Amino acid sequence: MVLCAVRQQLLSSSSGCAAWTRLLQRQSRGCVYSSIHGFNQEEIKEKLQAFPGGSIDLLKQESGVAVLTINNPSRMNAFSGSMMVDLEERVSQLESWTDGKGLIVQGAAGTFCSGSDLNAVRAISNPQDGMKMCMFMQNTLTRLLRLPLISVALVEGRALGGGAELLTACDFRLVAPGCVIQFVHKHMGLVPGWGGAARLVHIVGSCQALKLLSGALKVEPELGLQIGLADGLLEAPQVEEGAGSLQQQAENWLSRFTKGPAPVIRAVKKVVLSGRELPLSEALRTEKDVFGTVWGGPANLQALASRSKHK
Ligand SMILES: CCCC(=O)SCCNC(=O)CCNC(=O)[C@H](O)C(C)(C)COP(=O)(O)OP(=O)(O)OC[C@H]1O[C@@H](n2cnc3c(N)ncnc32)[C@H](O)[C@@H]1OP(=O)(O)O
Repeated sequence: MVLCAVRQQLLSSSSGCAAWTRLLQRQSRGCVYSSIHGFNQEEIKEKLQAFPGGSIDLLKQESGVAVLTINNPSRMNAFSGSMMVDLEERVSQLESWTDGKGLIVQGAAGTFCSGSDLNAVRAISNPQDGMKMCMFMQNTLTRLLRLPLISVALVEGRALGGGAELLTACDFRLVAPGCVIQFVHKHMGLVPGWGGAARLVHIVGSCQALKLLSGALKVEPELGLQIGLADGLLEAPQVEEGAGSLQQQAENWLSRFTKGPAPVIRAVKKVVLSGRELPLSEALRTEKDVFGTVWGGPANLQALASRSKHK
C-alpha cells in the first residue's frame, strides 16, 4: 500500500487530469502514517498549534528554485509546534508547484536549526503525544524528500537533533565554514524520531550512521565531506545578501542540476526517487511510466530537431 502511494506520488504531477492529480496527491499525503495507523493529522495539528513561535517561510522564485527558511532566531531556529504545522503547509504548497525544479532549505540569521523546541518537548513528553509528533514529522519530512524538486540543505551554524534530521530530508547538503551537524539525541536520552536515522543510513551507510548516533559526534565540514554527509563546502560569505552570499552560492551550485525545462528535471528526480525507494521491478515500471511523460515531449523534440552533439 505504501509502495503504491509512492508510485502514485511519482506519477501524479505528470497526469493531464487535474482532478485525478488532486486525488492522487490526497492519497499520497501522509503516505507513511494514515488513519489505519491511528494517525489523525487534524488532531495533532491542533495540539501542535498550542506551542506557537517562529515560522517557516517559503519564497518561490521565477527561476524555479524555492527557498524554505526555518525562522525562529531567538531560539536558534528550534521547531515550535506551530512551525511543525507551518512546515507541513509549505510542503503542500511545494507539492502543487508544478513549475518548480529546485529547493534550498536554510535557517534564518546564520544558523540552521537547533531541533525541537525544548519547551514544547517538555510539555508533550508523554509517550502518546510524543508518538503523534513523531508520526507527523515523519510524514512531513518524507513528503519533503519525495518532492519532484532537487533539494539542498544549506547548513550554516548549528544543525542539532531534529535540525540534523531535517537536513537528511534533502537530496544534497552544502556546508558553510564553521558549521556543526550533531545528532545530539543520545545526550537527550533519545534516538532520532523524525526519520533521521533511516535516512542517515541511506546517506552515509550503517557503520558511519552508528558512529554518528552512538557517539553523538560533532560533524564539522571536513568530516562531513569525508563521510559523504556533505556534498560541497561553501566559501565564507563576503556579504549577507546578493552575490557571494551563502544563498547565492547554494543557488549557483544547484543551478547545474536544475538547468533545463521543469518537466525534464522533475522527471529526473522521479526516476531517482523510485530507484531509491521501490523494489527493482516496481522501480523499472515507474521509470517506464515517467519516461513516457518526456518521450516525444517538447524538450525531446527540440533536442532532436537541433541535432545536438554531446562533446
Ligand atoms: C526528535 C527531535 C529531537 C530534538 O530535536 S531534541 C532538541 C535538541 N536540541 C538541543 O538540545 C539544543 C539545545 N541548545 C543548545 O545546545 C544551545 O542553545 C545551542 C543551540 C548550541 C546554542 O548555544 P549558544 O550559542 O550558547 O546560545 P544559547 O544557548 O544562549 O541559545 C540562545 C537561545 O536559544 C534557546 N534555544 C536554543 N536551542 C533551543 C531549543 N532546541 N529549544 C528551545 N530553545 C532553544 C536558548 O534557550 C536561548 O534562549 P534564551 O536566550 O535563554 O531565552
